[in-house]
Amino acid sequence: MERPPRLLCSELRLQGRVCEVSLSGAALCWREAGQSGRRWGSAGVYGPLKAAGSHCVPVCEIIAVQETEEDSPSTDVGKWQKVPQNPSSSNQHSFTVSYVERTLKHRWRCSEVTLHCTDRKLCLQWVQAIREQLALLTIRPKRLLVYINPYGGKQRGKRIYEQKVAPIFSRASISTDVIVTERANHARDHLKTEADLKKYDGVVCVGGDGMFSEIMHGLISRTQCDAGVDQNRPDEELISCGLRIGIIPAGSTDCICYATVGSNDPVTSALHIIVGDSQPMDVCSVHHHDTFLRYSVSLLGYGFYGDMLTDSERKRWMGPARYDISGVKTFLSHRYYEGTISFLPADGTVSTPRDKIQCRSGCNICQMPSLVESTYKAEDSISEAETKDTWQVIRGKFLAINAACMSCACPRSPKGLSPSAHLADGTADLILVRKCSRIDFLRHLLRHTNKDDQFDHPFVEVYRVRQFRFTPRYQETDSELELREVGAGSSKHFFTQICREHPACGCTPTQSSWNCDGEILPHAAIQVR
Ligand SMILES: Nc1ncnc2c1ncn2[C@@H]1O[C@H](COP(=O)(O)OP(=O)(O)OP(=O)(O)O)[C@@H](O)[C@H]1O
Ligand SMILES: CCCCCCCCCCCCC/C=C/[C@@H](O)[C@H](CO)NC(=O)CCCCC
Ligand SMILES: [Ca+2]
Repeated sequence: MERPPRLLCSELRLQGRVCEVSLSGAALCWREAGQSGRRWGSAGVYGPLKAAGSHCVPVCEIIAVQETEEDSPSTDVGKWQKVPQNPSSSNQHSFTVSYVERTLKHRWRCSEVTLHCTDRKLCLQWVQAIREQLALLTIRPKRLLVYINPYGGKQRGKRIYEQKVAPIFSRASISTDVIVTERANHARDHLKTEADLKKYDGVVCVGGDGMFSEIMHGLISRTQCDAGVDQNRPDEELISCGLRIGIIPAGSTDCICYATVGSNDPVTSALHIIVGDSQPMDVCSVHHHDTFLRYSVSLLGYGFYGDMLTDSERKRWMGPARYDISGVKTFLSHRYYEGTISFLPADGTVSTPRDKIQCRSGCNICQMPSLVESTYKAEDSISEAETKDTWQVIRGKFLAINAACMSCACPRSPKGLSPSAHLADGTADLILVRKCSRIDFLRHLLRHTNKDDQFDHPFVEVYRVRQFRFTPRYQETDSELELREVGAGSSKHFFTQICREHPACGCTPTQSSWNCDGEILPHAAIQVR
């Protein structure tokens, strides 16, 4: 690869040693003078390169550069200082570069290097040259609208933002308007109707998955409203939102942050926001007949996760521990639910839920342009007979029905509900856990926390789908019930009829609720695409 031309090259001092420092359009590099270390880094190098006293930081990972103020006698550019003869006094003219340092477990930190110049003119030349390169990075946000949920997770959202995030945003010269929410749905409503979105390059969510969901709903609804798109129509093609959402994790599960960034660390998230990273995400719409219910990006869970959430909402005061208590309680109740799932499978030649290919930034599968288009084609313009895409129907008794648009990796389950799910491939993984013994279900759950395959059980099925529908048993149509009861005597059909009309009579299990990204849906019968 051709090396980018050097824009500036000088001998500067770093911690008392003379270093050769160079800046190109791709990277800032420094190495001890006279060292025959590796060559200067080239474009496309990720993270600072360190070899035998040589360091390279890609320009796209420089956070900021500042003339170091401590010993500077004057900040007035027009007032020239005498060039010191003694190298030790050259400390007076230095500049500090803050940059991204990658550490373990996908965490990023803000590191600094201070380089000392022989005179102020040179120092200012360096500061200006680096700033000029940073100004070329137009994907970086300059103005952000920040929403803080002060009650998410352990109620630390405000502190996390003020102590860990605001100082780095300010170092990166990002201006912010900060709103601390005063009630649930405050952020959603503000985005939907009030916020002047033209003023901002992005929205920042300080909170958990529920807070992200609020902000996503606000932005999607605002975009559809402005474009005259009716969200109640399940087959409506939605308009993409122009603004990105950055997530500063301060919730209980934080799976949307963890699955997109690789960690639930506020500083890492802040640095990703500053460098202008972006990651597209699948969003599925959930309807009940012709009524729009919600969008989902992480988990849509019926049965186990629905019941657990319903129970945990009453224990919100406990913070994240509520999920452990309600999880155990729901596990012990061992309730199962009957119903019918119909789904449109995704193209199995592209990827499958058990192929062990993990979605990472720049994922090849998510970048295939045909994926989302073919979703529309298959359902809208090509008849089922012309494609191999036909709806499949499964009826049964389930402990859990989960649909994951993304892996749902989180600190509780670092590989997630569906480890090979893709972030932006237009599909979700539908996981059906059929009625089984408690011990088998426990084995399945425990596999979410270790390396074993949670799908490798005879009572678990997983399908990659583009759409699905669910009907709980007591709402099934007569034809669905007749299909189910082929071979059953007429007396059974008679009792089924009674139980459908009186679902709480005790001889059939009642229905569960859907957990939609941590919110309870008001209907059990849903259509998802
Ligand atoms: N000021 C507020 N007062 C009360 N509730 C709020 C406020 N602001 C936001 N909320 C609501 O709080 C709920 C939970 O928030 P959040 O997602 O941040 O935390 P969490 O539920 O603890 O974490 P997770 O969703 O990751 O499990 C959201 O549904 C959101 O709508
Ligand atoms: C006996 C040991 C059992 C261990 C089982 C661990 C299984 C963990 C699977 C993790 C799945 C996370 C799915 C994410 C769901 C979020 O949209 C939602 C909102 O934040 N969180 C929950 O519903 C809360 C989900 C809480 C999961 C515990
Ligand atoms: Ca997906």
